[in-house]
Amino acid sequence: MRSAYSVDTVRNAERELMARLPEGALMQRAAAGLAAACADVLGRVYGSRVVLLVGSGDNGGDALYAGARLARRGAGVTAVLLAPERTHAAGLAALRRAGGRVVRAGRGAGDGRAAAGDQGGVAGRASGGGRPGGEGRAGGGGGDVDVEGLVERADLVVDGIVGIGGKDGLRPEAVPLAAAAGRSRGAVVAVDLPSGVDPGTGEVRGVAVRADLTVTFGTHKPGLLIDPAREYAGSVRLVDIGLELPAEPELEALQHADVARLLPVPRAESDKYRRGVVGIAAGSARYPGAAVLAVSGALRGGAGAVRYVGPAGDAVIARFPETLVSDRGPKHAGRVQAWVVGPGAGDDAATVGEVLAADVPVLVDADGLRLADAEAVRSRRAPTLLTPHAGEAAALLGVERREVEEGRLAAVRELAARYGATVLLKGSTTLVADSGGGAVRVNATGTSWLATAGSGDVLSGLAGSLLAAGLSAVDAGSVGAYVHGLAGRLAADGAPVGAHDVAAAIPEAWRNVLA
Ligand SMILES: NC(=O)C1=CN([C@@H]2O[C@H](COP(=O)(O)OP(=O)(O)OC[C@H]3O[C@@H](n4cnc5c(N)ncnc54)[C@H](OP(=O)(O)O)[C@@H]3O)[C@@H](O)[C@H]2O)[C@@H](O)CC1
Ligand SMILES: [K+]
Repeated sequence: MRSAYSVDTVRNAERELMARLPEGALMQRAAAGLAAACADVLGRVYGSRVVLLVGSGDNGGDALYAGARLARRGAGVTAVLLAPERTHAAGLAALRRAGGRVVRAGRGAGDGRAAAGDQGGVAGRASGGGRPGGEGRAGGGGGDVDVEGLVERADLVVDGIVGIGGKDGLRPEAVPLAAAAGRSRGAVVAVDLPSGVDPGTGEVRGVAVRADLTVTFGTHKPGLLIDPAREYAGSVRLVDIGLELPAEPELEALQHADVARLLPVPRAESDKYRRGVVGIAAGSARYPGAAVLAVSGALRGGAGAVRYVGPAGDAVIARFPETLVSDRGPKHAGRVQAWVVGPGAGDDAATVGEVLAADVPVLVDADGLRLADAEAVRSRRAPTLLTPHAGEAAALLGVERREVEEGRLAAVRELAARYGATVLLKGSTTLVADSGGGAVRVNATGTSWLATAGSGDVLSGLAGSLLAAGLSAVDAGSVGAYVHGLAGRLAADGAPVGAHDVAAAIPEAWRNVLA
C-alpha cells in the first residue's frame, strides 16, 4: 500500500524528529536523497549543467544542498534565486563553497532576465559566504544573465521554488521560470512537489512546474497522487528521512499485492451461490447497451452468477447466454448478494427505489444517482456504493463541475458524509471515500483511454460483482477501479479501445495482479 499524509501531519512528524536530531540533519538526509536521484537522472554528473530554481523556503534549501553535492562531483551548478534576501542562508553558503554560481531571477515578471549575482562563483571566489542576498552585491561584475536561456539549455533543472509551504498557485515572479523549465532540453526534477500544485488537494491553479521526476521526502503528499497535480509530478521517488507517521494516512493507493489479497478466489467447496450472485438492474429500451456492458463487467468480477433485471434482457442474453434474465422487478427476481442499479436506467425511478429498499449491498451508478432518493440512501443498513463521475458528483452536491474537478478530495469526502455512503468518484485518478471518514483510497492504474462511452458501466458491473462476492464497499470500489484501470491499459496498449474491449481484458488484468 502506498500512502500519503496531509501537510499538517508531515509538519508534526518533522518537528518531533528534528527535536531529536542535530540541527540541519533532516535537510541533509533530504538533500542526499535528492542529489542521488539527480545523479541517476544525469547519468554522468561531471561536466553536466545543472540549474537550481530556488525559492525562499526550505524547499529551496534542499535544492541548494543537493546542488552543492552535485557541484562537488564536477557538475556546473547555477542557482537562480527568486527571493535573494530570504534564501536559505546555510544552503547558499554550501553551494558557494562547492563552487556553485548564483544569479537572481529577474525582477520584472516575465522579462526572464537576471542580474548576474556572483560571476566568479563557479570558480569558488564568492565572497557572499552564505549571507542571504549577498550575491547581488558580492562578486561584482554586474551584467545581465539570460536566466530563461540558462534553464532551457540545462541538462538538469531542479525545482526548489516551493514545496509543502506552497499555496494559491505559483507567484507571478516564478511563472517565467516554470515555463522555461517546461521548454528545457534537460530533465526537470521537482523537490518534494512540483511547484505550483496544491500539496494537500492536488489542485493546480494557473501555471505549475511539470516535472519528469519528483523526489519527495518522508511520505507521499496527497497532491502527488491526485489529478491534476499527479500529472505534473512525473514519476515519484520517495526518500526515507526517518519520519514517524500515524497509522492512518489521509490517502492510500492499493498496489498489486494488496489487490491480490482482496480478490475473491473460489474454494473447492464453492458453488455459484456461495461465490455470490450479483443482480444488475440496468438498461432501458433506449439504452440496452448499458445493460450489456454492466453485465460484461459483472461476469468477470468474481461473483458466481449474474442476474439481470430490466427491459434489455434479449440484448443481454444474445451476448452473454450465461446470464439469469428476468423481466420482473428486482423484488421478484430471486436472491442476490448485491445489486447494481442505474446504468442506462433512463427515468425508471421505481426500480431504483426497489433496489435501495433491498437489505443487501447496493451500487448506484449513472441515472440511478439522479433518481435515487437521498433519504432512502441515508437510511439504508446494508452498504451503499455510489459511483459518480465529476459531473454527476457536481449535480449531487449542487456545485459546478469545475469545482469538483479542482477539489476532488474534498468533493468525494463531502458526498460520502452527506449520503452516509461509500463514494467512488470516477476520473483519471479515481477516489473512494467511506462515510465514516478514514483514509481515502486513490487508484493509480487509470488511463485516459478509459474515458470512453460505456467504460463506467463495465466498472459498475465489476465492482457490483465484487460486492456480491463479499468485499466491503470500500474494497469493492477500490479493487474494482484498480482492475478496471489495469484492464483499460492492457486493452488499449497505446491505441483507442471501446468499453467492451476493457471488459474483455479484465481476466488478463486479474491474472496480471495474481501473477
Ligand atoms: N517536512 C519535512 O519533513 C521536511 C521538509 N523539507 C523541505 O522543506 C520544505 C518545506 O519548507 P518550508 O516550510 O520552508 O516551505 P516551502 O515549501 O519551501 O515554501 C515556503 C516559502 O515559499 C513561499 N511561497 C509560498 N507559496 C508560494 C507560491 N505559490 N509560489 C512561490 N512561492 C511561494 C513562501 O514565501 P512567503 O509567503 O514567505 O513570501 C515561503 O517562504 C519541504 O517541501 C521540503 O522540501 C526537507 O528539507 C526536510 C524534511
Ligand atoms: K518544488
